[in-house]
Amino acid sequence: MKFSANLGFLWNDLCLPDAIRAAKAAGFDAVECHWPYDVPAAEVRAALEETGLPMLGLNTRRGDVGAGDNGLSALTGREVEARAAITEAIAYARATQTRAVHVMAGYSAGPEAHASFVANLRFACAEAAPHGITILIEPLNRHDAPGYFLQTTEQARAIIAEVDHPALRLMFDCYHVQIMEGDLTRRLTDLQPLIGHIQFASVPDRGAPDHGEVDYADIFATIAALGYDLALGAEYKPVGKTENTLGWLDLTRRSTQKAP
Ligand SMILES: O=C(O)C(=O)[C@@H](O)CO
Ligand SMILES: [Mg+2]
Repeated sequence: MKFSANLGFLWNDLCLPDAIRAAKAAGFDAVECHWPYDVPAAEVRAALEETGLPMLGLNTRRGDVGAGDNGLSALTGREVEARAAITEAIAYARATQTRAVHVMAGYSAGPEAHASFVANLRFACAEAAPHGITILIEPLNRHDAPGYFLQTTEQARAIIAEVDHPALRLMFDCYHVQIMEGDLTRRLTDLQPLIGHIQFASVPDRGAPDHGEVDYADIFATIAALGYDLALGAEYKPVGKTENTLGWLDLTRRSTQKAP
């Protein structure tokens, strides 16, 4: 199995280029981030080239976080800002050869919000596709993001069908899906054709995947059996130093090494 370090949470005490180097030293196969915009893209690209790690994803800006924004693309009336955030994210992704952009929906509900999200996703796909960049949408759970527009994989499935563009895929974050819908094994199997990226963390405390209500040894085996071979995103909140939370990585690597 291959793993991607989510540098929004792992090594987030380091600047992004140093976090990329730390992920390489710890044995990750890839990295991903949340909002890298304060760091010049050239510095990130240099660290990626130095380490040989690909950057798998980044998020669109959330808007005015101080005022409570958590994404803009399902906010009717904020289309200009939403599209500027999408254009900015795609430009940053191109400059760093990042493979996917997660378009954040924001706090909203109802048919107008749905229509705005679909229209903004069509815009995002049209902008991203010529550069080979995937657009991701991610359901978030109601405890961490109460009132977030996109809450379930079923809602995401319907939106992906409506947008009907090959660049649009599902970000299946096992942590959020377990909280909102459960049935992880069946959902991973059923949704696999739509999945562009998988993330994971323990439930309910969003820690390392070595405790909690989800048996990740089993989930990783299910994902491998499906033939899914892209790197899985470790998007958990380390308690203490990130290096001291990586026992799960060694264990997984040892248990999946082929016999000589
Ligand atoms: O919270 C998550 O899960 C994410 O993947 C973030 O990038 C979006 O809030
Ligand atoms: Mg996630």
